[in-house]
Amino acid sequence: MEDREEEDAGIMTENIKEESKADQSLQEDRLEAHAKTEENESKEEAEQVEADLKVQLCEPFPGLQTGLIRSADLFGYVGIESVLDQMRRKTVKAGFEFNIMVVGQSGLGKSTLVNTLFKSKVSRKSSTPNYEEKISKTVRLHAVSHVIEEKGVKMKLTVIDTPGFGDQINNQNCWEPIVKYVNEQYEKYLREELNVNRKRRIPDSRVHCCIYFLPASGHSLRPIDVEFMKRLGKIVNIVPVIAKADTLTVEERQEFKERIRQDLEANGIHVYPQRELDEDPEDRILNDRIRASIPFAVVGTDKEHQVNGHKVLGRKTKWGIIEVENVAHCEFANLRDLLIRSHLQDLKDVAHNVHYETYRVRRLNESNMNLTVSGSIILSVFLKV
Ligand SMILES: Nc1nc2c(ncn2[C@@H]2O[C@H](COP(=O)(O)OP(=O)(O)OP(=O)(O)O)[C@@H](O)[C@H]2O)c(=O)[nH]1
Repeated sequence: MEDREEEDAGIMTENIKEESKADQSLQEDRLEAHAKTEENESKEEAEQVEADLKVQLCEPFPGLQTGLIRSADLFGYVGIESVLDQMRRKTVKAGFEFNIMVVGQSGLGKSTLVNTLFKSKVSRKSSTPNYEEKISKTVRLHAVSHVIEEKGVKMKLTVIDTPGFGDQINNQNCWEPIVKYVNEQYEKYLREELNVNRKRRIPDSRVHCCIYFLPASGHSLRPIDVEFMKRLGKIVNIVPVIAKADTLTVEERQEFKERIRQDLEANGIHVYPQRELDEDPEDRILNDRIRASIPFAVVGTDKEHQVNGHKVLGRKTKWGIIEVENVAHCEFANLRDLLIRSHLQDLKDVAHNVHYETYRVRRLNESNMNLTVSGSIILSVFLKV
């Protein structure tokens, strides 16, 4: 009996051993399968990342999503990057145009600021013209061009002044001549583009940027500011600035800026750089920083003073010298960096690819419609005959 029990127990242990062996091999199979799946998944992931990268890198060439050959894969130096030198040489030879419009009430320091920006007398100095001119009843626009050269690079700068804007008791529709001017420049460009014998280089008088001067009132946006920027923001790049910021304390300035940003948001006003036009995350980070400090609180001057043995552009007050280019004193340098050093080409690109393009599409649609209408009139006359 005992022998029988021992025998049974032996069989059971063998069975258990067999079972656990089977379990173990099943487990091993499972682990192997799992490892294979993971390997496949990470391979797929890596392939996906590679593909994404290729798409990103090929983005300037829409439709081309594969076939990226990196310089490390080339058999030797080809010289593709020298195209940058070629572009540079061409730009230097041809020069470029930049058209800037200044809008704001009389005496806000528009001419002084533009002269400070380009370190030369590019905008007319208000020299208290004759009485008639000073109290002009309408907004009259006039453009003055200069060629500025720096290190061999020539820029044809046109400053468009808008005397009379906001100077009347009744400022109703005072933005209309400005809207008309902006559209006229688009129309001129469009006509040149549509010419059969068009010029090799179409003269560009389109407004690339409009600096809008807000008086340093310390309150919030006035109805005229809202109405102007709402309308113009749709057809041109607007950069608002707080004029004569030296007349505000640091706290007043900060609060005023904050209130203006809220007003811009509340009224759906799109100023430059427009959030919806950021091209990539890097662009977004840079532009977010700019948007967070808009409108720039600026100070302009045409005078130089000695500070610690150095000549600096500044405004002398009873309490000391306000250094225009010192970021601790005002945001003139931020404005200059945006307009000239970091975003000049982008301002031109947005003016061309977004604002002018919108105008062009609208005008071509209108003329297509007119053609269809006149075509159907001619056809109906023809059919009657
Ligand atoms: N406190 C202060 N005064 C300034 C500033 N910028 C210019 N001014 C002075 O303000 C006055 C008017 O400056 P302008 O540059 O002629 O102003 P504007 O807006 O072009 O004026 P209009 O030609 O009448 O349209 C001048 O006496 C300048 O010296 C500034 O940032 N702060």
